[in-house]
Amino acid sequence: MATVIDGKAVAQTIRSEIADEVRRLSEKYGKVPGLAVVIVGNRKDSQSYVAMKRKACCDLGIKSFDIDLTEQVSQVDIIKQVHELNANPDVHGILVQLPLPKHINEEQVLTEISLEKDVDGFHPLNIGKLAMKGREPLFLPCTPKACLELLSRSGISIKGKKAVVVGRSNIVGLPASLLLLKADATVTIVHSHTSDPESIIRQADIVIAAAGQPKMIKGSWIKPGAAVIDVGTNAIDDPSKKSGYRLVGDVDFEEVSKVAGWITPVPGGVGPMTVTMLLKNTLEGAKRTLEQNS
Ligand SMILES: Nc1nc2c(c(=O)[nH]1)N[C@@H](CN(C=O)c1ccc(C(=O)N[C@@H](CCC(=O)O)C(=O)O)cc1)CN2
Repeated sequence: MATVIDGKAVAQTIRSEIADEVRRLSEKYGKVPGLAVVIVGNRKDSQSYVAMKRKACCDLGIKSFDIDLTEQVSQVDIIKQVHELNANPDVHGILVQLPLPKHINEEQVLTEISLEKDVDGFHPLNIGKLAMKGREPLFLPCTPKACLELLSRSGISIKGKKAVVVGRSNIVGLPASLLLLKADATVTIVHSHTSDPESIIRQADIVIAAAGQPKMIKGSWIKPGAAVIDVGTNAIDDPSKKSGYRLVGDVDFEEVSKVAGWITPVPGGVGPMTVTMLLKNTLEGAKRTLEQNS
């Protein structure tokens, strides 16, 4: 039976470390870290993630700057808002909740965020540096960083291991594979055009599942003893719940937990750590700026 990695508990430990550092920073500089949380439109899932981020800031003493823009906002107006936040000295990190509405050019918006405030790590230059040997981005994207932190805090080494990342999104799959490569794993990416994904996944010592397909990865696909990190957050119908749905990962937890060495649950695995890594990036950004200006 696999060891279940409790992401909620790890996140709580790291959050209390962050809260201590925020207090120290405030005593030393008379300033607290500031995070601008920008949301466009009223997608239910995005609103719920943004609410989590704003609450977490409040709990840890980080000041959140709440920017809520209507679904119809223009590209020009979003960019104007980003420029204002870039110029605000009390804002140390800027995140624009994704996805943005279809009429907005997402990449252009992300490119306008000042590199020093790109706490989501999605700026093309930060991603580019992640891909380059010998170069380091200022910030690592939060979900991939969360996956590696969970592996490290569970005592799972990466160097020399075979890692398979399922999915190649800009937010998770691609940067997770680059991070694993930087940590000296041999990395394969499996995606929707890969033939026979099961046989590739079965060779992996480490699996990061980020395909957005509920319970796609079965027990028979997993090498006994492998570490399985589930990034999926899929809502499926469940009439027994008051909400009418429940969340499941990309991994069939029932089956895979009988074969794997380690597994993260959904909910309570990577999700809470994603928000925690955002807070950590914000703290690091604030520290860098306050030290430079002192
Ligand atoms: N600008 C960004 N947009 C998006 C990101 C991101 O990192 N930056 N990632 C995802 C969504 N996301 C954060 O924004 C996110 C997803 C899930 C969770 C989480 O804590 N999930 C819980 C369950 C929550 C629930 O019950 O509804 C869990 O897994 O335990 C946090 C953040 C897309 N957009």
